[in-house]
Amino acid sequence: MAAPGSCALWSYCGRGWSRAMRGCQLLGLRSSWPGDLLSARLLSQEKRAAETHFGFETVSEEEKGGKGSSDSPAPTTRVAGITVYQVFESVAKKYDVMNDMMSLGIHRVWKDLLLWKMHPLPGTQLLDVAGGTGDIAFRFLNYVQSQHQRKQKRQLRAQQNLSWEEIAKEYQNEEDSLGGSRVVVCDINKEMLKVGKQKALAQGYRAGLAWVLGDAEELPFDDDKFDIYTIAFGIRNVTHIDQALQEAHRVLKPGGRFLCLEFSQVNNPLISRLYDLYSFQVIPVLGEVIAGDWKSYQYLVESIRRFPSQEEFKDMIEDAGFHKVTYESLTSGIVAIHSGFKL
Ligand SMILES: COc1cc(O)cc(C/C=C(\C)CC/C=C(\C)CC/C=C(\C)CC/C=C(\C)CC/C=C(\C)CC/C=C(\C)CC/C=C(\C)CC/C=C(\C)CC/C=C(\C)CCC=C(C)C)c1O
Ligand SMILES: C[S@@+](CC[C@H](N)C(=O)[O-])C[C@H]1O[C@@H](n2cnc3c(N)ncnc32)[C@H](O)[C@@H]1O
Repeated sequence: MAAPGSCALWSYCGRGWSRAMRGCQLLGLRSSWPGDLLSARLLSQEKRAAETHFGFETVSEEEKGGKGSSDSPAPTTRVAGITVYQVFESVAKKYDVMNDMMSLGIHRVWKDLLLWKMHPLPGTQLLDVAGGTGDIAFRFLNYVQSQHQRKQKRQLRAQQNLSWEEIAKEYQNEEDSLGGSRVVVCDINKEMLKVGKQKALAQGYRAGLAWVLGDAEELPFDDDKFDIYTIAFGIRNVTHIDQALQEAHRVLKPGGRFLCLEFSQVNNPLISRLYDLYSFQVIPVLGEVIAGDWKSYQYLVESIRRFPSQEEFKDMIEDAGFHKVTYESLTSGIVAIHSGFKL
């Protein structure tokens, strides 16, 4: 079912007009309701060894995770025609603006909620996997800094007789302002990290922050190293989710916490229909108009539909060895935050 409204919406975007028209032509090719399309494609897909999913497409594992090559174009028969690496390489520069546009800023609230749930204590060592452009890391630094400042103020009030020099010293050391907390952003894609580093520089984040190029399935860290492991909108893109979960378990200290923010299953039938319409008819058009990239946003919506439900993902986290696994659905289940502990 095509949505004529989606053509009208974008018609005012001068530069995006021809792209939007192309988008609308492509939309016109859709003859079925996205849900039917989804079930038809899912039914027709056979599970074969060493194959995985790229959006709705079954591809070899190398094709999904591999870096691919810009010089050697992928076969045109593929729906998206690009690997996960190429998706994020392509969207990196427009990633943040796209998220604000697609969600009308709601992704910021979800990320804030992740931090409130985490409620990091002073000295927390956080590993943010698939950390991309640093949204979780920056929120973490803000959070621990404001917690530490509040604690310092309380202490200073209790020690009324400190000299001005002593008070100034308390505020001077940048590392100290985090109370010993630290975050490592790990991502497989150097373009996403590059944008993240530029943002950090521009927004004045320096202390307590490190950027590491690495694969969630094979983390470049020792065992029992971190207090908290986060992954936001990242695990859906990983080829072997079970392997990534095992790695999360390995690098966490005993008592450490796993937190995952990811798209999930909508639990209200009306919202689900609207969300399907919005996802399939609007998001790829936004991708084309704003980022000049239809395929990556087609991949996004398809990968969302493929991701396990809240309960299924909870089971996977338990299978990786985590305990006390719980989840909270947000915005009618559009996303969920899963939590688990390494005991
Ligand atoms: C390549 O991979 C990626 C690339 C990335 O940039 C990001 C990621 C990872 C993703 C994130 C970090 C978050 C990105 C956020 C989203 C994908 C969006 C999540 C969606 C929402 C929060 C809104 C959900 C929408 C609904 C529940 C349905 C309400 C929708 C409607 C009323 C519109 C229904 C649509 C139609 C009838 C089709 C035709 C309509 C039009 C042409 C009008 C279009 C309307 C708009 C553009 C307004 C947008 C409206 C909203 C955002 C709704 C907000 C309201 C509520 C939440 C209730 C990544 O992996
Ligand atoms: C949708 S972005 C999420 C970025 C950030 N966490 C956020 O919430 O905005 C997904 C990220 O996952 C990364 N990614 C995909 N596969 C990965 C893997 N196997 N290991 C590490 N990062 C991966 C991508 O490079 C991309 O930066």
